[in-house]
Amino acid sequence: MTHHELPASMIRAKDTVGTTAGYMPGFGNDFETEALPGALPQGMNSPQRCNYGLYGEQLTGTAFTAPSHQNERTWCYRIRPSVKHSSRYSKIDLPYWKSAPCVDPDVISLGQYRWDPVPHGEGLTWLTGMRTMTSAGDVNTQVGMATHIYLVNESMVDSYFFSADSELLVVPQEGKLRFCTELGVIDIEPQEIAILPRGLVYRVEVLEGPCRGFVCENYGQKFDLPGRGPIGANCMANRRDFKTPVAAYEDREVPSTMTIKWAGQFHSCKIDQSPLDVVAWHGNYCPVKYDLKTYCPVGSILFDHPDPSIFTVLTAPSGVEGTANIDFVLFRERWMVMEDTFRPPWYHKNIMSELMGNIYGQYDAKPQGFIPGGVSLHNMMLPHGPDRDAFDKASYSELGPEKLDNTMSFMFETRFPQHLTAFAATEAPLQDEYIDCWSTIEKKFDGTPGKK
Ligand SMILES: O=C(O)Cc1cc(O)ccc1O
Ligand SMILES: [Fe+2]
Repeated sequence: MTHHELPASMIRAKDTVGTTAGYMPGFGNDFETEALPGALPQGMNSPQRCNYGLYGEQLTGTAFTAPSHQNERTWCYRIRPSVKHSSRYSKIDLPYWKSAPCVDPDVISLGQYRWDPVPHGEGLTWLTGMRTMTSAGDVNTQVGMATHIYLVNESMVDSYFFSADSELLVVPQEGKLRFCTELGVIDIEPQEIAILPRGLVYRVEVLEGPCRGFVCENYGQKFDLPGRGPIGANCMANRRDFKTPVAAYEDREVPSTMTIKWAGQFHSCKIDQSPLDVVAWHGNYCPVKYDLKTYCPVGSILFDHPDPSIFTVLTAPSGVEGTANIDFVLFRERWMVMEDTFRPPWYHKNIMSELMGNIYGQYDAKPQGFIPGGVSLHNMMLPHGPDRDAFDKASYSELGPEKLDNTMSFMFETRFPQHLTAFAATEAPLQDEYIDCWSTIEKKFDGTPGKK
């Protein structure tokens, strides 16, 4: 199958005006889409009998009574209601996919850590290839998050999944994936991201493998676009660059498995048909993809290095204003023009904890050692900053306008301390010597004035 063809069973809405390649533009829009003409009821949600013999079903992403500007829900018109599965749920084990609280007494999380890319494996799917690196907060109280690396080289076949615990922010680094979801099909590749909402059923197929990437599993309030404040109505991530798929459905009766992540545990049940049978839907609770190359960075244009919050793509609020459960922050290509300024990140200690991943190229604070596919963790209040080489180069170079090219890294930043899993501490390729990158930093102070 070439990656432009849909699975034979999947019937997708015809592209209509305003859609490109099966996607509708916008973030948080109220969309409507139908794969068969007239499948979507107009002017009401629950007709006595739906067209085509479809069943109406609502999926809520916020409490019924959430404030109306935050309320999210989608109405699905499907071949069968989701509740039609053919067995009870039974517990299964996915030992590498962990949930908070996951605090292993033998693992030390206090520290500065860095990993090389986790190597690809054999026969790994979206479910068996998920490797939790860190977790924070508590999945049961819907606070915090987990970070994962996925290693996927096999498609899910007659197998479906949803997470009741979380929405998943997916950041590919290698390979191309297809998410066949109840609400339509999303293809993503490196330099794109996708958000899969809590409760949405999908199957993950490999379009071009092997695939590796990063996942932020958000237990809390949903990701949203940050307020831009005085920046105004444009730049950073723009709403129109987010894409939601048009309706697509399968009418396929084959013995299949549904796996559910629920309160940190995994269960599966049998289902006699594809659950991706939503023929039409309308609403604002839906999956979305975004091309990171459309992120318009705004920065300092005279002097000084602003806080990295200037590069926030998405923010998941915690309830405390301005203090995110998670910020997703992007360090991409940009011009550096600041005069008389130490341009890379300053040395710092941060109350938030910072997990970073490299999508491609070189990160300015760490020209060596932090390689594409690699991860670093600078946990709550633990000091970090440029390595010795980056410091020297930035302190003594001739400053003029300079294009920071060949660079795309990101940060999952949370208000909570992140706890390493046993996998991160003992199985993943941890760089034991990481903190040595700062050990040769010199004392320059000798009591005499002047720049040294
Ligand atoms: O630690 C890091 O490299 C991430 C980061 C980047 C930056 O420009 C400012 C602060 C910060 O934590
Ligand atoms: Fe930092």
